[in-house]
Amino acid sequence: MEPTTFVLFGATGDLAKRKIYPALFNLFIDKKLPQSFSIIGLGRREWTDASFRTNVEQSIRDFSRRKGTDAVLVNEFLQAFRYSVLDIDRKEDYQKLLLLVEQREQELRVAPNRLFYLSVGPEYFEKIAAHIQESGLGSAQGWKRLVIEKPFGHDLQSARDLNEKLSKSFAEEEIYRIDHYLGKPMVQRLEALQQTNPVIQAIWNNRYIANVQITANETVGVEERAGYYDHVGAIRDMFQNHLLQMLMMTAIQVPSKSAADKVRFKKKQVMEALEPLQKQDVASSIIRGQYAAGSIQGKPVVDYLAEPGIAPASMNDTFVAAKLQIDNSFWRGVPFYIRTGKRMKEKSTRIVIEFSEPLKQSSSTVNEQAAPNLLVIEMSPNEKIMLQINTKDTENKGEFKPIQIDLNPGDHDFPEAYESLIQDALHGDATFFAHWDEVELSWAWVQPVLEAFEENLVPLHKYASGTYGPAEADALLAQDGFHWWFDSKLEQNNEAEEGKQYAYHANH
Ligand SMILES: NC(=O)C1=CN([C@@H]2O[C@H](COP(=O)(O)OP(=O)(O)OC[C@H]3O[C@@H](n4cnc5c(N)ncnc54)[C@H](OP(=O)(O)O)[C@@H]3O)[C@@H](O)[C@H]2O)C=CC1
Ligand SMILES: O=C1O[C@H](COP(=O)(O)O)[C@@H](O)[C@H](O)[C@H]1O
Repeated sequence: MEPTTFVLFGATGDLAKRKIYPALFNLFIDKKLPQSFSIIGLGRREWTDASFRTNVEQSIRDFSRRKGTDAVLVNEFLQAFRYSVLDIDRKEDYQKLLLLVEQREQELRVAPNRLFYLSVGPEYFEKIAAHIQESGLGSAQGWKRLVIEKPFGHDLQSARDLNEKLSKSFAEEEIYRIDHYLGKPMVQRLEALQQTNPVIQAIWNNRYIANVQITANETVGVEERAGYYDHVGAIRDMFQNHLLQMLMMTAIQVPSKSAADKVRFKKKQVMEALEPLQKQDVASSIIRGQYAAGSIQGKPVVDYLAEPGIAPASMNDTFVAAKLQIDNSFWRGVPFYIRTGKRMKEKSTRIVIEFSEPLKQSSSTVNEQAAPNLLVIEMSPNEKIMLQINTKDTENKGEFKPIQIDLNPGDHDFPEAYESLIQDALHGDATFFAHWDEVELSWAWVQPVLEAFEENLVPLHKYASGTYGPAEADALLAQDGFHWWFDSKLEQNNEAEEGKQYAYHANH
């Protein structure tokens, strides 16, 4: 890997502490960092190199999955760290930074390859990019890359404005937009699953698949982020980015050699084929919810409107469920159901592919008894890929029973999403970063939904905390003859489903 100077804006912040330093450390332990690697942390706080290193060390101790590592190795890792006070608005601070970067490159005798990671609020992206350009930091002889964190805009227009401004300083191929769901090991395996298995490739279409369900449920509420979340809601916080990215990754027909540009081109094609919604019709495909008081794992929790910092009459969405259709030859007629919510019964992030009914057999009871085949890509609470198939129940002669096969047994030490993503950015591999085309098309699809919410054309359903959201989200599937898989309430409510659910959980 080429020598790199990693310039981190927002080095004193929460994301750096909880995700970036632990990820860098894990990469260091796995020998996945460049041999010559230098990190320059920036913030307004008057830290020194020494206090910066102390903070980084603490973050490793608190958040790395390699906490117990030998102190000598930790110390070796920390030697790469330097700190410089920088106020985003002060031109002269960028000159000081340039000198430090050049000094480090000379000390290490390395080419000026510079990765600028903006772990700061999005309101600063444009300013920092322009300063990098003007100060000369971005015009050395090596490569330059810009890594940015969501949100990439607040709606279609603001996203376009932001992109236009960034593109004055960085070319599209130099911009790495992090969507941490793309770094999740199981999302990455989804690509490999298709790419390397002709049997999966062959059935990855509307001939064999009845519907696709994408769930990202959380038990947490708004927490300390009221100022941000009450203006954003589930639709912007999760749906526009993470969930549409999962939809794209599921619906692409993965090219046999998945070069970044090919994968991203296929994702763009999926977004272009996504049937658009008209503002007036949003209510028939989208369910909007907001959590009420309830209990999570036995503990009482308050109504969203009673959360500190939330406007008393807020109409913000904390839950969204949607039915989407992709109008292309592979997916025409296959509904994609997507949902995400806060204060749900359990943390569960998964993609379920439900295959069509088995072919008609001579005895009709076969079809009645057999559960659908399912492919489950589970990201949380466990990371696994499962295939549900039917077999004979040896205890109840003549009956069928669904069994679940773990497709990656014994493989449980997965890298964190940020590890994979930072490693890819260092390599210059943009496959698992969001291209501007995808971001723009996602905002374009979501825009009528934002407007329909704004104009209250979509009812806001209250749901008790600790449930699976409003009943209307179940009805969205029920009207098509489906239900959400693996919601544990089915165990209580539907005897016919009970065996399937227990069978699944028993194998977990
Ligand atoms: N935290 C998380 O889990 C996630 C965060 N994100 C995104 O990552 C970004 C950073 O978030 P987070 O770390 O939580 O935010 P924090 O508020 O914890 O940190 C903000 C950072 O920005 C720096 N900063 C703010 N203003 C200035 C300025 N004028 N000049 C120089 N530095 C400045 C702060 O440094 P100092 O105070 O020293 O000036 C601090 O290091 C945001 O875009 C957020 O949306 C995305 C996903 C998850
Ligand atoms: O980006 C975000 O994601 C988290 C959920 O991420 P996960 O990896 O734990 O599933 C969400 O809590 C947060 O609101 C959102 O900004």
